[in-house]
Amino acid sequence: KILNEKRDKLEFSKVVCGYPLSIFFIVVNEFCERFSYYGMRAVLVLYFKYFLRWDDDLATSIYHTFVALCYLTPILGAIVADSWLGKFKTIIYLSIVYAVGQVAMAVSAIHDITDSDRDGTPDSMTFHIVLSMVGLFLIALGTGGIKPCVAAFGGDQFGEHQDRQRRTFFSVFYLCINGGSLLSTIITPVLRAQECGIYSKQKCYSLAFGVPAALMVVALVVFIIGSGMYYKAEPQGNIMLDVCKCIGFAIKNRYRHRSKQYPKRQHWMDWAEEKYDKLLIAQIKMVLKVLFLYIPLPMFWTLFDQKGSRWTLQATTMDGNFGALVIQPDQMQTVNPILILTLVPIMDSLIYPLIKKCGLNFTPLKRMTVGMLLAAIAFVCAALVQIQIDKTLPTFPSTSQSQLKLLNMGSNSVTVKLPGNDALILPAAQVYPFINNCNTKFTNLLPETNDLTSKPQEGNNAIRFVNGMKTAVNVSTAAADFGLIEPFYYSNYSQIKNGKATFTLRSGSQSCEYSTNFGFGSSYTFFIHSTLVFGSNCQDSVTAVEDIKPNSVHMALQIPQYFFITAGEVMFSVTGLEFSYSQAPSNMKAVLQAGWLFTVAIGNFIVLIVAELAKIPKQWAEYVLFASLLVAVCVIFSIMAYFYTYIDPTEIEAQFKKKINEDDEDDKSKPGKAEVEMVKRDSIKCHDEYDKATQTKM
Ligand SMILES: C[C@H](N)C(=O)N1CCC[C@H]1C(=O)O
Repeated sequence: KILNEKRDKLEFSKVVCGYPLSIFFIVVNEFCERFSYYGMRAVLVLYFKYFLRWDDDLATSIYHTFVALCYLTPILGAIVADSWLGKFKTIIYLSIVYAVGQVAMAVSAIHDITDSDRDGTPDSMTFHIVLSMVGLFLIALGTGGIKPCVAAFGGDQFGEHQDRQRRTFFSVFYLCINGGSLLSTIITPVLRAQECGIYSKQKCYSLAFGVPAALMVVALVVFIIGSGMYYKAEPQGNIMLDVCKCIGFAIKNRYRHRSKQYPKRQHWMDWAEEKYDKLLIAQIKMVLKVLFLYIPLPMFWTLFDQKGSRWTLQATTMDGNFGALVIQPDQMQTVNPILILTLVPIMDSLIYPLIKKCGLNFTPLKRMTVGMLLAAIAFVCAALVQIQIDKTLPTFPSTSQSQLKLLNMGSNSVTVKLPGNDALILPAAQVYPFINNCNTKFTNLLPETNDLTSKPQEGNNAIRFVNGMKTAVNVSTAAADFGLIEPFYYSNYSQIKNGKATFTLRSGSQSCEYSTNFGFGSSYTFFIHSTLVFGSNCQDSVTAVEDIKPNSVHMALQIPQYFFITAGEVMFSVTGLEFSYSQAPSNMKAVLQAGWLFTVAIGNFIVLIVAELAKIPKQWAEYVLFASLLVAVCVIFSIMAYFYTYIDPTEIEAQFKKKINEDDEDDKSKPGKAEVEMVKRDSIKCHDEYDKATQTKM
């Protein structure tokens, strides 16, 4: 029956080049959905920080909790799909929930809604917070809920002998995920940077959320258009409840028969045979075997997800100048989807066939093991880059130290003698940073100021001015206002982006301009000489004193680590997606997809915990620690994988069903046969068939 069902699938949809046409609608749907998800995610932290005015800690925690939730809800979606609504209806209903969530986010970002005094800031932040939290909850429910269903639904469209086509489908599916992710992470930050509003213009978060909302509606419409072409497997009752009851019964029954007088059974699940269908028991065994294999996998995602956090922070201490192109630290993350788009076709059409030609059996579990090793290599590369960066970082005073900076505002060198130190000559217009270990008190110096205690964030440059003139000077640029600086006084630090900046120096109605170029992560004190004459060129009357050197390690050095983690992802994640489908029984395809996505959620939680707990002072050491942990996990996984036997669930199910039918016929012809005897015999036969169908090892 199952084989016929599979054959019939091809009649639902037109076949183009050996592929059912229906999968076109599924991959387009996935592309739009991932655009929607990653596009919204790209601006989420900034929305929390600058629109809702949350601090960094709250913004980061809510962000990671949301991401983890998005990979937890697949369990719900899978249960609904496999037990109740079927995948098709689940995708439709949850996509509507998802689109409503995206619209709620877009509306929550319209500041004019509560801006009754029209000053550009919302008057009721509670309204915006509540609406956006409701929106995020619906999105997590929607995106997570449909994710396992869409992948499994795509796999369902292939017939019995279309293993190769189904593998290609999962690769194309992954390409679409990353195509959507790449485009949206480029586009939505640009939309956010626009200014919009009815009464006052503000950064346009509503547009940055609105476009992903529109794409989600498009995803839904495309999916519905394909409706007539899909093969829609019927849900087979409340399968999850049956599974739980069956496992519970097996455990209880095993415990009841723990005495040695009862003969052992091949598998602990066989203790459910007295009450449950042998087919269901075999299906549960298949799922449990795969889920057991998944236990070490979250570690891969723990490393993978640090691309967005630790690696982006690393990029903030690097130089992003690529000649005509200046890359911002967070833009480095787009290297991952770009590499996915190139590596997936290369792997599929070159590397894997080449390995096959060499006579090597590169099975899915071997690919996943190699994928994990590549991710570990990526972290070793990250550690090497970090060591280079650390060499260029300035020394800041520790908590038991103090720092004194002396600036010579005169036009000649001066000799400075600090208590307990040799005299030193300080040239004109130069700063001498002095880190002091003991508690020497310096008196009669410039008033206390909040100096920098770390490199400027996000690749910005920290700039301040010192006024050496006898009149107050106002300094400003397009991006920052340093305010009015009193004679012989200094301004606060302002953050300036990399590239050229022009400062306007003003005193009364007179002004002049000073321009300079900035790299990434530097800090300067600009000293305005007493000789400055307004109205003329003031380029020569301002001296830039370098407090912190600009980042000198180039961001291109991160490319190897991105390459290895992405090559690892292709081998691990694309293969894992297909493996989860092919090894799942027909009635639990979405459940196993959800199990796979659950490993992503756990990986994210581990990142959260590690970020809180890890107190390793050296970042490079933390990278090495993670790489070592993954190698250890990888060894465990390869041992587990060695003992795993691949199965063909369709064949096993077909054999079970055939045998059950035969037994029914037998029962009719031989009434009165002892039931216990039959169960025993069936059990032996079924095991034989199960064993025959599970012969390939890792
Ligand atoms: C963007 C990533 N390269 C990627 O494709 N994924 C990360 C988690 C799983 C997968 C996805 O489905 O988004």
